[in-house]
Amino acid sequence: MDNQAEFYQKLPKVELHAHLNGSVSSETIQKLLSRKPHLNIKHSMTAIGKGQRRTLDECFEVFKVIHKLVDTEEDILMVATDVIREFAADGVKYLELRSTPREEKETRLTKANYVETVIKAIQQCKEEDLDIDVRFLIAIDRRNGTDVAMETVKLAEQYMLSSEGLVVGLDLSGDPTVGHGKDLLPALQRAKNCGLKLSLHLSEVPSQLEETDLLLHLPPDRIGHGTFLHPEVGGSQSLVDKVVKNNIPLELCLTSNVKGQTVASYADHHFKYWYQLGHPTVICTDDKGVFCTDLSHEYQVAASTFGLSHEDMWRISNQAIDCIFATEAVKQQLKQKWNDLHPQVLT
Ligand SMILES: CC(C)=CCNc1ncnc2c1ncn2[C@@H]1O[C@H](COP(=O)(O)O)[C@@H](O)[C@H]1O
Repeated sequence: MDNQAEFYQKLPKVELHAHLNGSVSSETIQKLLSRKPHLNIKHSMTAIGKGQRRTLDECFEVFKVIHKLVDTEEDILMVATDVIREFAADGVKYLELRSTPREEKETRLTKANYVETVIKAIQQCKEEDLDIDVRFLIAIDRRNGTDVAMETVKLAEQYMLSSEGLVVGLDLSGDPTVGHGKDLLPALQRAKNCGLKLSLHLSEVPSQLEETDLLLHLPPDRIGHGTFLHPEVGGSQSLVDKVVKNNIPLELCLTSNVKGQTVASYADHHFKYWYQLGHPTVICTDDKGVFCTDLSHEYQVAASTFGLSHEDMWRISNQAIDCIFATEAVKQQLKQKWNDLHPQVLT
């Protein structure tokens, strides 16, 4: 590991935008492949390697392949514990994992089992004494429409009340070119009213001004991507003003956006726009397995692309604590941890 890589690995970090099944490492995929040789899935179908790019459609196909490999409680437990351990090894001190509850008739997996298994993985990792605090956001896949969205909110509400603070919020994700946010508004409103925090993928693709405007009225607690919000890329000043006025943090995933070709290059990434505005942004991985990255690498790429110093990156990782969905007490504990680590990381 060179000096830069070592610094970013040691830097304490907060990961707020990580889709569970997109975060499965190559090692874990190998274990899944050997569990299910009959599926005839090639390792290369589960990730987008270095220097490779794909259309958005092709990226979403990769998730379908991974879902075939992860279809039992046993798989979910292994995947979730591996992902949490890997984030911990990468220097992530606080992680919000998100995942879409799935029902699999063949293996008799129910959505409730799915959620409970992710919760079990988080609890098991707690007993391992890893230096990471993990929370869970339950995801709505926009492809599945109004009724499933409402059902997912009810599930999230139930587990928010029974998981001792592990389920903290709701994510809206899935192929951004499918469905319309207006159909999901009642479910999202209900989630907000019952105390679930909302992280919504907004303006991940161009020409979603109307949907974004509508969903910004909720308002969400955080925005995933927000690639096409600002006027220079076809968004609008009024959208930017709403995001700024409500102080809604953006979760930014550089490699994901470059590999999925919604931004042309790292240098063109909208991190620059929002950072220069002084608006809260959080660097995240999105799908560390699919995009073959980790959070240390994303920090390093942001720093080298935009000429930011170690002190700047420390500030960015520290400010991410303000954007977490867990309680004020957890924020205070993390701030203390950053203070304690400061002398040994920024020497
Ligand atoms: C295509 C591309 C560049 C992807 C990155 N941006 C994304 N945008 C929207 N939804 C996503 C993205 N990455 C993962 N997801 C969602 O997360 C799911 C995988 O994780 P999980 O099964 O929810 O545990 C996908 O099926 C999809 O619903």
